[in-house]
Amino acid sequence: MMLGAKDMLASFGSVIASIVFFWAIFQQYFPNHLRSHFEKYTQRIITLVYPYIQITFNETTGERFMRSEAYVAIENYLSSNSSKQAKRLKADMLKNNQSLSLSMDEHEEVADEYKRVKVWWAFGKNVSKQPTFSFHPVADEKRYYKLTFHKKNRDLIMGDYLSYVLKEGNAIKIRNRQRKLYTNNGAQWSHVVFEHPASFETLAMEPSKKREVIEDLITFSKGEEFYARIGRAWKRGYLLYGPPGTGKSTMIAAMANLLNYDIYDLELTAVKDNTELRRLLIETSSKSIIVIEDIDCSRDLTGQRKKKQDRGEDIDNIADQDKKKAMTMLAREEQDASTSKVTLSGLLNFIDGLWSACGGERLIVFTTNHVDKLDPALIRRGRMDKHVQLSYCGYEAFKILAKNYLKIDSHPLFPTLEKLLAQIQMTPADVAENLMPKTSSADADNSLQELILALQAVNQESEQTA
Ligand SMILES: Nc1ncnc2c1ncn2[C@@H]1O[C@H](COP(=O)(O)OP(=O)(O)OP(=O)(O)O)[C@@H](O)[C@H]1O
Ligand SMILES: [Mg+2]
Repeated sequence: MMLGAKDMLASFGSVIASIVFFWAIFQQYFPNHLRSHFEKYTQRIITLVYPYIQITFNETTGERFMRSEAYVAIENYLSSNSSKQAKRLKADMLKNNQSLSLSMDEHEEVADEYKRVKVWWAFGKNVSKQPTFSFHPVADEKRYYKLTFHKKNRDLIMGDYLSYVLKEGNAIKIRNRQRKLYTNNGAQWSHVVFEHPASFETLAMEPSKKREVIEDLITFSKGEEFYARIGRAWKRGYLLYGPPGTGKSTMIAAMANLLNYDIYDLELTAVKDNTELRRLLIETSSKSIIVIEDIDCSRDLTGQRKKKQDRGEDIDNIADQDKKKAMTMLAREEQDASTSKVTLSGLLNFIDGLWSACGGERLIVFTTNHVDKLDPALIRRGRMDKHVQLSYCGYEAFKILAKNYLKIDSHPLFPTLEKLLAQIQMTPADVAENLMPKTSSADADNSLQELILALQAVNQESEQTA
């Protein structure tokens, strides 16, 4: 005889009611010590029969209520996974309100698969009311993630899988973090949110050279095991050199955007001495680019200062466009010449020594307009591993700028520009300036004509001075 749905519900209800009844009797009448014995044995029996293992990861650890790193990593790992499966999600703002992070809500469960083994993650929280004298008692929430898997997969899950989850979770956390641009005001770092739109895609540079730099950076960022194996600190030095306005600073921003690193823009003239320099550098975090711009101007790093007169002569030799920059540097240098004692050897010691003491990847980037003026000790391989020259705008670089600024890949004026750019030296910054629309009705034709005129003017000027 078939049971109707109503009968089935009724019998299910009565089973539940009897369990609750017996449990209440048991709680009430069994002495405490007998009860705990009973619970111990039932637990053992359940463990024998129940084929699953459960691990709980609590949000806080220890007495200091620190957020557990494992919990945070799991939260990040699951946020990318759970949003596809869980039906109830919590939403949080990420990255300066630019995007949402979704994570599973209470009592939600999501399944995950690793090497064809299925596991389940559940999110939950225990709420215990703290005894308190306040009129608004504070509920003490203990949030946790619970991982369930079959005990036959114990080794795989507790070994490989968990370390995979933690690694992935940390990587997601880094991808989602808000990046920072640090600058030093004396011996203190202060920061702002780093939001520079520069990318390698929009950087005007000879394509094969650009590819080489990108590949070098990516190889570096994935090189943790390699650097550990060869016993070298995980760091790489870059020297970017070239005339003003060729994209050195832009490239640094593009590097940070490519690798998702923070930037520490170190102003050497504001650093009092080697000790202060060391302190600043030790404070930098992993996954960062430490930048020292205009290394040739920022300080006379030979250990002894040149005479004022000599430096005056130097300035006369510098091309006109550098003059202003060099003059301000000179003024700044004179201003703090008496107090500042950062030396070349201090800087070199730091580059060689400190890195080995700090874990995690770091890039150090020096920029200069005058590579020939730098002390060879500073830029030898091992300190500055990769030297990248940024130079005047060639035809290939121009095409990238035309695409960025005018959204064109070709134009009848391109061959003329190709010829002109081969003969005349103009920086990408100046080319870009000429391509900027000057009126709201300006089109690509106008901008290209303008650029041709500007190039011809530069040509005439250089012929006259020659
Ligand atoms: N290679 C380039 N690709 C795209 N834009 C560029 C390039 N070079 C320069 N520019 C443009 O010119 C501006 C100035 O460039 P940038 O500050 O990167 O030059 P720089 O080489 O750092 O100069 P300096 O030596 O004076 O510090 C940038 O804001 C950017 O818009
Ligand atoms: Mg610059």
